[in-house]
Amino acid sequence: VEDEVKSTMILFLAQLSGNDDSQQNFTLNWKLGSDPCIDQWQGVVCDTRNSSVKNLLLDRLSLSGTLDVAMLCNLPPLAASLTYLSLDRNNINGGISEEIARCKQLTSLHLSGNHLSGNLPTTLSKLTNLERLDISNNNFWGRLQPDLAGISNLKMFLAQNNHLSGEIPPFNFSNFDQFDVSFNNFSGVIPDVHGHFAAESFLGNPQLCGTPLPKNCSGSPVAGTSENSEEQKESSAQPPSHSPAIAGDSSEETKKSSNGPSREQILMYSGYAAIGAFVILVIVWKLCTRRRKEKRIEALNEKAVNQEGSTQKANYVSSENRAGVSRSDFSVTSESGMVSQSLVVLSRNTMHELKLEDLLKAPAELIGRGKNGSLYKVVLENGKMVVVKRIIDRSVPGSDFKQRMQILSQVKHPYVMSPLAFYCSKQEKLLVYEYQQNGSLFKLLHGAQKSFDWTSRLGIAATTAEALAFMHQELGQQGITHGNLKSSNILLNMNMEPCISEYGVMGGEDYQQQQQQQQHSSSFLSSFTSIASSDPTTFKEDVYGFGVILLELLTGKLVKSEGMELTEWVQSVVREEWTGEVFDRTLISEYASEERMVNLLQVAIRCVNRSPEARPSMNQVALMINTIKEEEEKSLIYEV
Ligand SMILES: Nc1ncnc2c1ncn2[C@@H]1O[C@H](COP(=O)(O)OP(=O)(O)OP(=O)(O)O)[C@@H](O)[C@H]1O
Repeated sequence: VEDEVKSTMILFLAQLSGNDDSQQNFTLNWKLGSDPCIDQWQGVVCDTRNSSVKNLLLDRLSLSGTLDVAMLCNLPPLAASLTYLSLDRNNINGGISEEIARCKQLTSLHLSGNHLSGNLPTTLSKLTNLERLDISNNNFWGRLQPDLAGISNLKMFLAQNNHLSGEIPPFNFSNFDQFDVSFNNFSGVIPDVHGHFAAESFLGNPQLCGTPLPKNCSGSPVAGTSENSEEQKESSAQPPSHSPAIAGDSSEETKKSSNGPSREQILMYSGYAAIGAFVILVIVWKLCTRRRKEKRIEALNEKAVNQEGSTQKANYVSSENRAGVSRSDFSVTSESGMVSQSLVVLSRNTMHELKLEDLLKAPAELIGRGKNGSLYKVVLENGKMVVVKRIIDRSVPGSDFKQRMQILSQVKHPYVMSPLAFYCSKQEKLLVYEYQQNGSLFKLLHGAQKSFDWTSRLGIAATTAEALAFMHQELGQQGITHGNLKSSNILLNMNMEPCISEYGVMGGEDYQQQQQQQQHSSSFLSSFTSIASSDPTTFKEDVYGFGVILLELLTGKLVKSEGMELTEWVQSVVREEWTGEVFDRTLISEYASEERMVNLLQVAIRCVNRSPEARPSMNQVALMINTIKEEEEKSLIYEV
């Protein structure tokens, strides 16, 4: 990569990080003496020949300087190669300058969750390759240029939570898979969304009307439509009312259109506040009653244990076999009749009134014995099949385990399996999950059946990465990692889509580190959350686990075979420059794109870097894999 590209990138990062001294910019490994591609600068993805920079992925790095896209886009070699710029979730200031149009190859621009402001540049519509634009959760104001709708490749536009105004351009919504302009100041009639998007995408714009919002546009003219669009043009080129730039403006018209909330807004917000207060009251009431109930049970248990002298252990393996039906052999400490109350059902929809006795009575079949416990397939009385995981791992204490399960039951992702119920006593932890009849990714890769093509492998990698990135993002504060990520914990649902199982069940190394650090800290909760959120290596154990899964997908080989670790084998083959030898023969024989396989291999190798700090975040991994997948999809379209 040319020196001028390197120095421009270093200056760009220095500006972004708010550090004037480019020599000390931030902690990334960007140095003039090294090469962004060959030396794998963090957050940089290059083309397969390692000669030009394609993606800059600098999400969630607490960058608090200024965005200067002109710096990147005014440099011809960078402008000609850059396709993906992602700066989500930092604290970056400034705006998007007109020069963005020179970065002609940009397909994705992600700027969500910063403090960016100003009008969007009028030249944005010149980015004809743009497919994904995310400017949500910033302070942008002004109108959207109607010719934005002319970007024919655009399939995602996210602009929620800004101060944008004027009419929504007539986008071709049939092309879109994501669209959200909620909570802005848009006005007028919503263009035809062809049934692709619901009201949520448009909420919080009091002057907007028409389908899919419940407010129709007939009757009194909607303020801000064509009649006063000129006024609006004037006002929308200005910052929103709370900005100091407009605070001193004496124009009545401007005040009318942008100062203070309207009556409808006040009504809407008070409605939200009332609903919010009600929900909080219900939650507090539920928590109080639950706590009281738990205390009662604990007291009863203690009493019973004291009366009996000791807790009676009931092991159902040795108990009688009723009419030849095998009984569940997970052992449970009988707590004097208190067992049924101790099974915490997390998914009321699926499990209704499941009791521990029901599980124990039901026929069960041992389907696996891993290093952390055994797994049973159980058929409930109503015919529903579940699996019960009996955990022997003692690293997570009971109280912490219960807290984790409650937190995890709140975080929902379609490709992460939530436990349906759990049981936790001093001696025992049980988890109930839905049974997935299509087995695991491990079985698919290493089992007898060997028809698993490249597109499906890439799809599984992309979906799993996105799901994991979502979990890491949602559980960032609590620092709950998966802790045991491997291909046997990636299950396949009815549609052969991957579902991550056993998230957060085992402590993992990250958890143990946190525990050790907590012992040196005074306040349990404060240390728990601050360690998780400030430690850049939290979650990097999962990234490693995911990297190994990628290697399994690419090579079709076991994680360990003939005494050799897969990661070491791959690295040694790549070092010898025999990269082609790494890939699964079946992929080669189906003529899968070697370029994209090499790209995925590069991602995998970065994930399994020995140093946790050097591994990318799951968010970055998901972005990189999505780019590869998008390229694969494009090539398939061309083939057709
Ligand atoms: N919900 C499920 N539905 C169907 N099969 C499952 C389910 N959960 C796990 N399995 C499969 O059952 C087998 C045993 O799983 P188990 O979790 O006991 O072992 P493991 O994942 O190999 O090891 P570990 O104890 O470290 O998790 C694995 O092949 C796994 O893919």
